[in-house]
Amino acid sequence: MGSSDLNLDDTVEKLLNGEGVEVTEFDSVPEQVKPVALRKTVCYIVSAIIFNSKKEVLMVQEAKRECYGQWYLPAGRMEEGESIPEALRREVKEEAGLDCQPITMLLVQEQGPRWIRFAFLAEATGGALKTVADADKESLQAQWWDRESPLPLRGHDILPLINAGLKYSEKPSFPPFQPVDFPCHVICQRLLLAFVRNGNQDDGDENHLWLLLSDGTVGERDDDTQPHLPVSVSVRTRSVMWATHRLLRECMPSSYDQLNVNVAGVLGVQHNGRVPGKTDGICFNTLVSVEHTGEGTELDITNPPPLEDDKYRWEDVTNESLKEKILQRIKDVSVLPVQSLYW
Ligand SMILES: C[C@@](O)(CCOP(=O)(O)OP(=O)(O)O)CC(=O)O
Ligand SMILES: [Mg+2]
Repeated sequence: MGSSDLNLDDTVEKLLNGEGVEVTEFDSVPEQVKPVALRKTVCYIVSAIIFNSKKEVLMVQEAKRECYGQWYLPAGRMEEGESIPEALRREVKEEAGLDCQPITMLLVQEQGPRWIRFAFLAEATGGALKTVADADKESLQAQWWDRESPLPLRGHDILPLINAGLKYSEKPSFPPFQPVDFPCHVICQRLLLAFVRNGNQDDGDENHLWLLLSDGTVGERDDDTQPHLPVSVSVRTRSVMWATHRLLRECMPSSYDQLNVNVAGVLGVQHNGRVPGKTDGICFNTLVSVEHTGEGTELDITNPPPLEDDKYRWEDVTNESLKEKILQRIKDVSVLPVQSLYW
């Protein structure tokens, strides 16, 4: 991007650093989208992966009737008005008795429209491990688990979370980041969507990278609309990441079927939650790359696919430092993974 788009360079830098940028325009909005409402139309779960110095993991014994006596990670449903980190600290305190500090978001999982779960790697910072004498409706007790001794688990779905925490602790696969406090009324994706032409190193050709930009909002386009990274609104009957595919089908319908679309993962999560029913939404800043499959197309596969909506354009990234940072993130897939569990 040229110097005239300094604010775009700045936006991309912020997203690469896990920071947030206010969502002011939506580019792909399916009909009938209403603000999401926590515990009414969306359910957010937080779960904490906390290790002690012996790499034992913090577990809590459930007091709920349906899983009484079984063990699970400290986890629970977010409550109205909470930020995501506040919910994490509350659940760990209620269920395990410990104070904690999130180290980084580790994984986002969704189970259809039922829930979106934010798993955090966190560290204990104080408090006292809950004992059976402290048992209440939140949990019976908390213990450190060596991850090998037999333990009746509430669900084996936590084992991949524990493994993700161990792997990240040993070798971080993406820069640590926390959710950032920006209000949003829907669940959406802001797309850092790139097309890459790898230069022939032998010929000294440089790599080329284009980013998809939008110059206008849905409906009326007013003159002061700033070029921006496109934002696509998710619907809960589809996976969150489906919003990428819907926007691509809208802006390049003729090429879509001849593209490999790689939704790499999340660079940052924006959520506020302060005003129930109005700011319960989430913006997932998402890194996506597209390439031609090369099959059945007369398209020039060395250039970005043609756009069929003049609201969008491909912007050649000329800021070398920015280009290299984006290329490295795509190459290393150093992003927060998003998993859609069985639907
Ligand atoms: C998706 C889950 O991990 C939910 C964990 O949250 P809790 O059922 O423990 O909720 P609280 O009562 O608020 O603590 C397991 C599941 O429901 O499949
Ligand atoms: Mg719980």
